[in-house]
Amino acid sequence: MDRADDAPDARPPLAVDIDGTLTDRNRVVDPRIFDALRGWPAPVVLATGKALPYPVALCEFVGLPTLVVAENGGVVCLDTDTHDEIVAAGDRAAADRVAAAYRDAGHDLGWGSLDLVNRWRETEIAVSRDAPLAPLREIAVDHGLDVVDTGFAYHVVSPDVDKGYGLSIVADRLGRDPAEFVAIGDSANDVATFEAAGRSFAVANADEAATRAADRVTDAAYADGFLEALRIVRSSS
Ligand SMILES: O=C(O)COP(=O)(O)O
Ligand SMILES: [Mg+2]
Repeated sequence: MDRADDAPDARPPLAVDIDGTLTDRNRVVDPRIFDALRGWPAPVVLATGKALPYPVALCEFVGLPTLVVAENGGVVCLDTDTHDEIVAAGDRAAADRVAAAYRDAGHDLGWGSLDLVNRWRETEIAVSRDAPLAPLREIAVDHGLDVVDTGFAYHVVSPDVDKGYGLSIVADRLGRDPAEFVAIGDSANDVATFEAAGRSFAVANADEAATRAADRVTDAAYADGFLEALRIVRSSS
């Protein structure tokens, strides 16, 4: 990292997706992102579809202040020297009704008996991509909910909650405009972050929705694409 050369005031805050952006296709975090995130001289928000404990742990292990949008915007958490707040939106009970109806129709969420994917979720549920999508969509719509495919799971979400909404809450608490942020992500659940942020990058492995919504698509995929985006931002800010 060329931290000595960084002009801190010139660097924008970041809104960074986790799976597919900081990880490889198997959700394994690339170790190079630790220094890159820790060295970024402006706030870094992890904005993910994962349940809250995952991004909170990642912030702790990286050495970042906890600025998190979890559950696709359903849970927002700030735990820093100056802010301590959790904001929840969404409707876990409605998502549970969808899960129950999906099971009644003979399908399984696909995570095994422990289901650690949903254990700590407060505002939505996630379903394995090995499970059938069409009946899940149908049941979700019947309950007034949407299904978002992140490329890693199907998420049963409230239509009025997304990562962009979550980012707007964090930005507000930090006294920033969401448009000051640079967003980096890989899939449909990042489109709202891309729209809220002032500048957006899809990594090369991104799905069609994210690719279409992003201002720029990196040449490299996964964490290489993330690191490429940071280089571009650094050289142009
Ligand atoms: O939880 C998922 O399915 C994807 O998580 P992500 O938003 O960090 O890519
Ligand atoms: Mg992702």
